Amino acid sequence: MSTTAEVKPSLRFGQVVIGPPGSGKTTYCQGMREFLSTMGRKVVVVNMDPANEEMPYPCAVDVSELITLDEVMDSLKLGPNGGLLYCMQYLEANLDWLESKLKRHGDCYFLFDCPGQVELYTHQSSVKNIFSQLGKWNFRVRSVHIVDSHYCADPAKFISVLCTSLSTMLHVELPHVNVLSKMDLIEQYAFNLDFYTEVMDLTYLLDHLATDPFFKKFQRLNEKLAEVIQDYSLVSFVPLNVQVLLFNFHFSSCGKEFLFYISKG
Ligand SMILES: Nc1nc2c(ncn2[C@@H]2O[C@H](COP(=O)(O)OP(=O)(O)OP(=O)(O)O)[C@@H](O)[C@H]2O)c(=O)[nH]1
Repeated sequence: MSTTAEVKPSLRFGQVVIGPPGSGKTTYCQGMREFLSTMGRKVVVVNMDPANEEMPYPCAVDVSELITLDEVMDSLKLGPNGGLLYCMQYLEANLDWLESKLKRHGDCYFLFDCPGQVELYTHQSSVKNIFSQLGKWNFRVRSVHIVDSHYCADPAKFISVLCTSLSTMLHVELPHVNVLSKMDLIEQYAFNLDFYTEVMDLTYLLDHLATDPFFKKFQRLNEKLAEVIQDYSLVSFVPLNVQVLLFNFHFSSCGKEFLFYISKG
C-alpha cells in the first residue's frame, strides 16, 4: 500500500535510437553511453528490442523481461517481421510495465535502443504511440535515426534512404536527427560528403541515375521522389564514426545543434 502521494517525475531527457536492421543502433547506444559517462552524465540504456540478445551495455530496463521475439514466433507461429510488430503492440498494451521500470531511474539521461524494422517507424503506430507516451511521463526525447552510410555508395539506394528518412521523420513526430553510421568503412563516394549530409540539390543524383540503363527507365519517378524530398526540405544527415564517436561538426550545423541538445539535456 502506497502511503505517499504520487509525485510527477521531473523532466527527463534522452534519445530514442531508431533505424533499419544492422544500421548500428546498439553500437551507437554503447558508444554514446560511454561518451556521456565520460562527460560525467548519469546514463541509462533501455533495451526496447525484444530480439536483442547480447547487449554490449549494462541494460537498465530490458523489454525481453516482458516479451521476447522467439516466444512470440513460437507460440503464434509468426515470422520475424510479424512477430516484432506483435511485440511492439504488446508493449503498447502494457505501458504500465514500462512506466514502473523507468520510474526506478530518476535523474538520468536515457538512451532507448529500439528494434530495427523499418515499418515500425514509417507505418505502424505502436512505436509512435509509445514515444508519445514517454512525453506524457515527462520525458523529452529526440529520435536519432541511424542509417548505414554504405547506401551513399549507390545513388539509387541513397534515394530510397532519403524517402525512408523523410517518412520516418513525418511519422515519428519527434525532434529528429538522421545519422550516417559506419563512416570509417566508406572508401569512396560518388559525390562530395556534404552532398549526402546537406541534401540540398538532388539534380546531380538524377543526372547520375539517368546514365544508368536500368534507372533511366524510372527517370520520371526518380524526379518526382527527389521533388518531394526537396519540397519538404527536412532531411539532412550527420556523419558518425562510432569508433571515436566523433560528429563532424564542420559538415553540418545539425551536428552542433545535436550536441548542444545533449549537453542541455
Ligand atoms: N566499422 C563500423 N562498424 C559498425 C559501426 N556501427 C556499427 N557497426 C557494426 O555493425 C554491425 C551491426 O551493428 P548493431 O549495433 O548490432 O546494429 P543494430 O542496428 O543494433 O542491429 P539490429 O538490432 O539487428 O537492428 C555490428 O557488427 C557493429 O559492430 C561503425 O560506426 N563502424
